[in-house]
Amino acid sequence: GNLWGYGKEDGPSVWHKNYPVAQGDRQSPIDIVPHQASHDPSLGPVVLNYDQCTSIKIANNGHSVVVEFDDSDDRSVIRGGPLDNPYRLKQFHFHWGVKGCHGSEHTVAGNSYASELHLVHWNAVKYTTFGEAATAPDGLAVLGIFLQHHGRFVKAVFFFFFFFLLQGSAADFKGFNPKCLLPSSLHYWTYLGSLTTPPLHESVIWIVVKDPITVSEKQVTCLAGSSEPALGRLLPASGLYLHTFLTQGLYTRNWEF
Ligand SMILES: C[C@H](CNC(=O)c1ccc(S(N)(=O)=O)cc1)Cn1ccc2ccccc21
Ligand SMILES: [Zn+2]
Repeated sequence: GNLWGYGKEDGPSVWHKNYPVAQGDRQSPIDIVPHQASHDPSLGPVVLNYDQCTSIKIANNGHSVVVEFDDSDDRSVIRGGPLDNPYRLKQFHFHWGVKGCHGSEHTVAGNSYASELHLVHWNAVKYTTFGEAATAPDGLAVLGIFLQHHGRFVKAVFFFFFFFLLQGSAADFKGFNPKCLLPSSLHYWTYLGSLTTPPLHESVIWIVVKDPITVSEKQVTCLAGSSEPALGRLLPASGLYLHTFLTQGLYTRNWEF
């Protein structure tokens, strides 16, 4: 929409005019300075259980490509780590820069990555809707995963996803399970922050995985493989032939970070 964007007139430096919380005291993203992070021995591993995850659709909301999930029950949840309850997977989306190499939102000791994947979950134990949770201090948990420098191939797929999906459109995107994009990293940083885009609600428990993943062609075709009908429909029109292979039989497991 034209409420906000990333341009000079509507970008982050002026968001505070419509969203005063932008000047709040738990705003995201932040620069993560590893040697200033304190170790909390009471923090256990983060566990993702996405084995029954049901993606519904993929859409371009004008700011990112978002894959929505059916969050009507606890089929796909994140738990453990800093979380007191299981949080339900609602959607995931990416942030990447126009320059292609410095698109991540969080930075690590001032360094940025090519892009950043956000898996957005909400506390369905304490709140009845995502919208309600999105305004509560412990309402959301977002798992942030850094993606390394892409090859041209992966960048092309991202951009075709983004540009081919006309703004406001949505396409079926069933049967996609983000586990094939996840690292098997055991380490994360966590802090209390906010949505990184308006309305910037200070409602996010951030869990940022330390080790970036290099999105390989294999993973991208995995993305296509597991949802070939949907992605297949999206891509040929853009002339990008994506060699896909089915990722049937992928075992399911709890992802421990
Ligand atoms: C806040 C919501 C719109 N924003 C987000 O959902 C959101 C999620 C994650 C991030 S990030 N980049 O920090 O991970 C940023 C924004 C609007 N909204 C209000 C009620 C509501 C109900 C269903 C769907 C959307 C709804
Ligand atoms: Zn995000």
